Amino acid sequence: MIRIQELEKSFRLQGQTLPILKIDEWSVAPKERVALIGPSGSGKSTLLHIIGGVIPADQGEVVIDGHPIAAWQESKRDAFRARHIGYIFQDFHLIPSLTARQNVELVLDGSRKPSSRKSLIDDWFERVGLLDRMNHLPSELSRGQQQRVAMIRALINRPPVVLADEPTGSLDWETASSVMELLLSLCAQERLTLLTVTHDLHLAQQFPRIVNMTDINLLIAAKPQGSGRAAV
Ligand SMILES: Nc1ncnc2c1ncn2[C@@H]1O[C@H](COP(=O)(O)OP(=O)(O)OP(=O)(O)O)[C@@H](O)[C@H]1O
Repeated sequence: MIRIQELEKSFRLQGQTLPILKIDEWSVAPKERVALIGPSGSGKSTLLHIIGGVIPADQGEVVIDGHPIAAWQESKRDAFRARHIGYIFQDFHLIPSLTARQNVELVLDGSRKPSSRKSLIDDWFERVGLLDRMNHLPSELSRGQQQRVAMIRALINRPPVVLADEPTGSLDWETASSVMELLLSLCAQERLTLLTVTHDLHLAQQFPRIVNMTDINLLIAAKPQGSGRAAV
């Protein structure tokens, strides 16, 4: 469960304070799959980064499965993220010199027996349709295939919360649609909470719940129409 209360976030830029987020109350239920949409600059990525503990909030509560991460120091947030959160990025963040399989092996718990590591990895590559490509380097895979590998890496340890920031943003529409469908079905099968930022309303419609930043970020909701920010 993700629960946010009285959250505020500003950035300092060239000596000025830019208020970005003001959210009174918002939550995502356990195992819920939510698409986060909204105008460019409305704070979608910033919100995801705060929930993931990448950056701190200025004020308010961010509670993930009972853990009040907003109040924590960076090192404690980092340790929590490593255990509790799977992150998927638009540009995959695979290590180019390692094969697809090695990229996944990096995140696996070293205490597993070699035979159980092998069967777990084989099983996940089969689930995403890449069993025959696991010994290839990222540069030898298509962008959609690279994102499938990144998805395995984010999900294989079954983190309770998965955060995806424009995971299909660099893919063509057909590939994006199938990658998003796969992400949704894997999170449903593994019973993981999924929060995905997307610009694409058609892709968002694959999700059981769509949340628009204009409905939760009071700084955006307060802006009049045509204030210069692009619509979704
Ligand atoms: N580190 C930072 N320093 C200063 N300003 C920042 C920083 N990070 C984000 N911002 C500003 O915060 C606002 C919200 O950015 P954010 O990336 O969260 O929006 P977004 O809704 O994800 O936008 P997009 O859909 O275009 O990716 C923008 O005006 C951005 O310029």
